[in-house]
Amino acid sequence: MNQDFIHTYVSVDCVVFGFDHDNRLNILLVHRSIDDVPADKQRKLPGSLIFSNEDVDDAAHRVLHELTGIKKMVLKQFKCFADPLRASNQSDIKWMGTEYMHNIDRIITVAYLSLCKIDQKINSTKYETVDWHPIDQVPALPFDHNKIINESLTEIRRWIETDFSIIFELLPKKFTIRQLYQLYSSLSEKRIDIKNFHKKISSFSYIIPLEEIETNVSHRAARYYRFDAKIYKKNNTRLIK
Ligand SMILES: O=P(O)(O)OC[C@H]1O[C@@H](O)[C@H](O)[C@@H]1O
Repeated sequence: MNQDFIHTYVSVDCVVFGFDHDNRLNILLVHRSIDDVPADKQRKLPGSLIFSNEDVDDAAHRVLHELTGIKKMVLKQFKCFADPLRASNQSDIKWMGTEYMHNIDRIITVAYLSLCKIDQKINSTKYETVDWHPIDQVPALPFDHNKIINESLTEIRRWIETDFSIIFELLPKKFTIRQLYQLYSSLSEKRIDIKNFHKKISSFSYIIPLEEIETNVSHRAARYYRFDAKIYKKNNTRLIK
């Protein structure tokens, strides 16, 4: 056989989702810094090359920890991106030269999804700038990061249909049914009206009403609820079959 087998670097990239106060899905982006490139064109997904003695999942945990300062975050590996040209852009080669070593122009990356409450304090040990960006306003990014983000959306939707409990990773500890509904609607392709949603949710023993209602709101104050993971585990019910 006269084929060339690849010698390649492997990296991880993490798409971290958050749900903001305007009920929009956001993702976390970081800044790289290469000379001659304007600051607003320097954003990217958080990622890293994998160390030679590191497991790929451990590398993803490391990236998330360096990104947020949070020790334990939900993490799901969803796809490997291996287009031979994904790291061949001149500014990306230049970046890899600045950050790692010269002449890296072939990298296979393993993409991960993660979820973070948007009001959680982000304490990055690695990046000076870590920003939330609404998913529908993500700028043009280096490598194939826009493609990774698009595919991560399909993946998070699939994930919520198989494990509804992951939605609570994105909501504050106490939430209203409207917030839960809006998040579910932005993530699910299945449509459900708010009345039916309310009815369905009230039948779930793992969504617990609290003795607390919203304050300082212009509409009718809504009750807060909390999610009980232990009850959910015992009695896992799909929202829509
Ligand atoms: O994330 P840094 O450390 O900048 O470089 C690794 C990059 O290498 C590429 O495969 C990835 O997409 C990743 O973003």
